Amino acid sequence: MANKITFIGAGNMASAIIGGLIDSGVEPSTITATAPNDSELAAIKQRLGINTDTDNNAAVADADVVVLAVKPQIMRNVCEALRDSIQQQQPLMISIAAGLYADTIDQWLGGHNAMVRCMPNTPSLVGYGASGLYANAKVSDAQREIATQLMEAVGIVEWVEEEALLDAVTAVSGSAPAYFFLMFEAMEEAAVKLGLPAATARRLAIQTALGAATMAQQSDKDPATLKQNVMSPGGTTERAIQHMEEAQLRTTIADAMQACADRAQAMAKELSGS
Ligand SMILES: NC(=O)C1=CN([C@@H]2O[C@H](COP(=O)(O)OP(=O)(O)OC[C@H]3O[C@@H](n4cnc5c(N)ncnc54)[C@H](O)[C@@H]3O)[C@@H](O)[C@H]2O)C=CC1
Ligand SMILES: O=C(O)[C@@H]1CCC=N1
Repeated sequence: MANKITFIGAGNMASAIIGGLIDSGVEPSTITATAPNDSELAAIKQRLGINTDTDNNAAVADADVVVLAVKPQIMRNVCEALRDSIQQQQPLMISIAAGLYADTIDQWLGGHNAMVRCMPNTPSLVGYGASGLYANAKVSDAQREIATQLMEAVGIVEWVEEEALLDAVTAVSGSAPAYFFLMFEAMEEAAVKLGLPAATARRLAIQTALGAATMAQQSDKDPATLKQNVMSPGGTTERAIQHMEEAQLRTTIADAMQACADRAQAMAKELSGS
């Protein structure tokens, strides 16, 4: 791992990654996080024992890795104010911002930076994240390894070799926790109509999703086979799945993911001003 990592932004995603790094054995004194607000920083300092700073430039002065973890809408101002310090220090830059091209951020930082762009997701908060990573040509193999270790502290990592594929990653994992939460909402509502108390229905639905995900992860069988194994001929599951197929659930999912990827692409264009 790098000698010194600075997080610009100390919100949900930054604190999840920092917590994961510390759990995986990284020394808290090698990590710094910044935010404009002293009370937000005092809380994270007390909880995680890291260094904090309200001055972004001071915080990157001796960093090997800088993680950009502010909202996309303020990224331009934050980066332009950091330009001179980053040009002098030349750290590995990792952006976790949704919808911002690596090139756009690189230009805001003065150009020629080693840039990794990452699309994480919120289950990183509980150590079950799934992140897609893309590196520009300036990133060395050793720096790729550092980025991998950083994001593996909160989940799994998949590299893509074309930046445009991060739009697909956004559709399949970045935004996807919300798809499953929608499924829980719908199953709970339906179970209540079938007579179950809401709390009972929620517990059963969530545990079933956890069980299905764990089976799919641990099994050498593909999801289609695991599905078939639940479907006794002429039985109850077959009837439910038949209904979902007739209602074109696969098409709905495909269309939703296409809309998600299209929006990711449009956001990147809007935010880069192109
Ligand atoms: N929440 C999600 O599902 C996902 C979020 N992301 C990305 O992660 C990034 C961070 O998101 P969250 O942690 O959810 O946001 P958040 O609002 O929890 O955290 C933002 C942090 O930035 C700090 N900040 C604001 N202005 C600053 C400045 N000038 N200098 C330094 N720090 C400043 C805030 O004080 C706060 O600590 C965003 O770019 C978002 O697109 C990416 C994938 C998924
Ligand atoms: O909805 C969004 O725009 C962000 C990107 C991935 C998850 N949340």
